Amino acid sequence: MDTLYSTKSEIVKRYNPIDPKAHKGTQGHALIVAGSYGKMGAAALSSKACLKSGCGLVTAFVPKCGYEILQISNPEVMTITDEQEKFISNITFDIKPQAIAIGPGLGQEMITQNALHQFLKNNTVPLILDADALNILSSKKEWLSLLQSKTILTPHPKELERLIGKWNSDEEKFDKTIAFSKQHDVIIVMKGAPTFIIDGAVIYENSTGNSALATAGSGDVLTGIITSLVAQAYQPINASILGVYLHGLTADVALPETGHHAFIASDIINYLGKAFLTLENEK
Ligand SMILES: NC(=O)C1=CN([C@@H]2O[C@H](COP(=O)(O)OP(=O)(O)OC[C@H]3O[C@@H](n4cnc5c(N)ncnc54)[C@H](O)[C@@H]3O)[C@@H](O)[C@H]2O)[C@@H](O)CC1
Ligand SMILES: Nc1ncnc2c1ncn2[C@@H]1O[C@H](COP(=O)(O)OP(=O)(O)O)[C@@H](O)[C@H]1O
Ligand SMILES: [Mg+2]
Repeated sequence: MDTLYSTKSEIVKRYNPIDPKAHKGTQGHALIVAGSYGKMGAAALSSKACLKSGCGLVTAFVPKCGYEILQISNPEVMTITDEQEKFISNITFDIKPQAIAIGPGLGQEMITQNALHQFLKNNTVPLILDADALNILSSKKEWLSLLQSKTILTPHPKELERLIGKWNSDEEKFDKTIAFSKQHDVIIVMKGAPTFIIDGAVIYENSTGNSALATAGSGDVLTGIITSLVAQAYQPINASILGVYLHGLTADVALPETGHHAFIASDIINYLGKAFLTLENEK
């Protein structure tokens, strides 16, 4: 098994500075389908991280109860609401996003499961699936055949286990994840310490991050970052590698100022600027 390590010089090669003539219409439009009653923070964090990673326009698709929460917490993010109050029941919209994320805080109501199924049957936009979207697919494995090539899946270890089954060793975990990635032609961001990005037989090991990231919402923020990069026309593999690197780098940069304990998911977003700057300074 060959593992490629994501050194800074490797990352800089994959990073594209923003064109001086860019405008919000050329920086991509991302759609974040997320949130349910009590988990609207996941939608707010994910969509804010998406915007703070360079995406020109971000729309959050949330249940009705999320409307004011999103509009007040993230005034730069546009909001579309589902017809249901507490959870998502029908993922339809009249915008044309270049990337769509589904899952943070979504919940697994039956009607939400059906909404995901209908969406997957019709979708052609590059997709990032996290959290409850992965949990739903774990219980409906036949829907995995609906995923487009190079869809990005971002499971934490428990979500990965639900998708691929239990493993008895690290080697078996990698073997099963590689087999899953090949079978469904998807990219797996295998979150952990460290995170590995798996694209068929190719494994990339991330080199940034620390245990300050062991905090609620940390993965929701990562989903927003990767979605932002896909919307900005990064190839899914480059968006995954670069997104995971920047996410980890925020915690490394913040550590001398926040320490491990006080660092929360909003701080990942707060330190994104400094993380991006370390790449910009190398270009
Ligand atoms: N503020 C919010 O609205 C938040 C919403 N969230 C959402 O809440 C829902 C539930 O997500 P959860 O991930 O909490 O629930 P899950 O049941 O999917 O995962 C929790 C389980 O996974 C295990 N686990 C997680 N990371 C692990 C690791 N690195 N190694 C080993 N075991 C690990 C935990 O010990 C626990 O047993 C998701 O939709 C998620 O997006 C969370 O992101 C937390 C913040
Ligand atoms: N000890 C650690 N070292 C490095 N990264 C970590 C550590 N703990 C958690 N992370 C990172 O934090 C994120 C957690 O994601 P996840 O469990 O989905 O969080 P949530 O669902 O609460 O948003 C992942 O990107 C993971 O790699
Ligand atoms: Mg998560």
